[in-house]
Amino acid sequence: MKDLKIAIIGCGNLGLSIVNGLLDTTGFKAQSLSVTKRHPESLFHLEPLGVTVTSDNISASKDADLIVLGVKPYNVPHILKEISPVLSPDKQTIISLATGVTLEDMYKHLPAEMAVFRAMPNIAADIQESITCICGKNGDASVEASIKELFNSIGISIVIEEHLMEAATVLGACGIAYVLRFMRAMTQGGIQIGFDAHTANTIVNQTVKGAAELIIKKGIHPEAAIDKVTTPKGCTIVGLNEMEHHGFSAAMVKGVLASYEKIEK
Ligand SMILES: NC(=O)C1=CN([C@@H]2O[C@H](COP(=O)(O)OP(=O)(O)OC[C@H]3O[C@@H](n4cnc5c(N)ncnc54)[C@H](OP(=O)(O)O)[C@@H]3O)[C@@H](O)[C@H]2O)C=CC1
Ligand SMILES: O=C(O)[C@@H]1CCC=N1
Repeated sequence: MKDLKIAIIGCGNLGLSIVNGLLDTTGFKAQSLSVTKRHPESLFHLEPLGVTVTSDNISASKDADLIVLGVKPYNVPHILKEISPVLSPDKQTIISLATGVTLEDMYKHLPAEMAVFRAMPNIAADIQESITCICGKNGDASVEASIKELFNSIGISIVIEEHLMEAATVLGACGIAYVLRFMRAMTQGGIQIGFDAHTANTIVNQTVKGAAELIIKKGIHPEAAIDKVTTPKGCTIVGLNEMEHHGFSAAMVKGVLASYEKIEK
């Protein structure tokens, strides 16, 4: 990956998170990265670091080994039509981040032999803590290894079947927003019981981080850890049961399903 040239076409919120994560990766050369936007001013701070910033999708794509599409889903066909005349299908790989745009959709605008992947990271790429789900077609082992290396440098990645990409979008990419909304609500509760917002936030942030790390490092089910907190007749179980009376778990499951149904498949 370190010798590969990468272009991010449409470097907005997600694209910039990926750029930030890559630039913090040991050994990653900023000079190997090109980023595009129609209005690139908001990316000019990357230029002194060595990143090429341009509004020219063609020049960015022409020389790249990995072409990452960071545009909105409805812009993907237009971008593929724009760059396809300069693509070298035997040498280059397309990686789309776009929600709900299938490999089949993309092949309508690309040579059948081209290596094309979908990847679904989240904005924690910014601090190298993304989960990225990947699927693809026509990539040989070395191409797939390069893509995994790219996304492993900004978190962890797993290869999944394409029919699960929308579910991956909801759980991993939308999921970070669900967790953040949970954190906001918990902070609001903390303020109501006496803390100033900053202190409440500090306590909530570390509590959420501790909960996630505990489950990851110990490899246990969340409910097994909950059992260690809920003292019989204690205050935790009373709070949890009150939350469930108000539909906490049901609201989360229904939210996940609503997001999933919103994605056009
Ligand atoms: N945000 C997230 O957390 C996640 C997003 N995704 C997917 O990633 C994609 C990007 O999402 P997000 O980053 O939020 O969206 P943004 O709108 O922030 O980024 C898209 C960028 O594309 C640029 N753009 C639009 N048209 C063109 C063009 N013709 N040429 C070059 N650049 C162009 C826009 O900039 P300008 O107007 O200056 O051109 C914009 O900055 C979407 O497909 C989304 O489904 C997937 C997972 C998570
Ligand atoms: O909300 C969206 O549509 C995009 C896809 C996942 C995260 N953001």
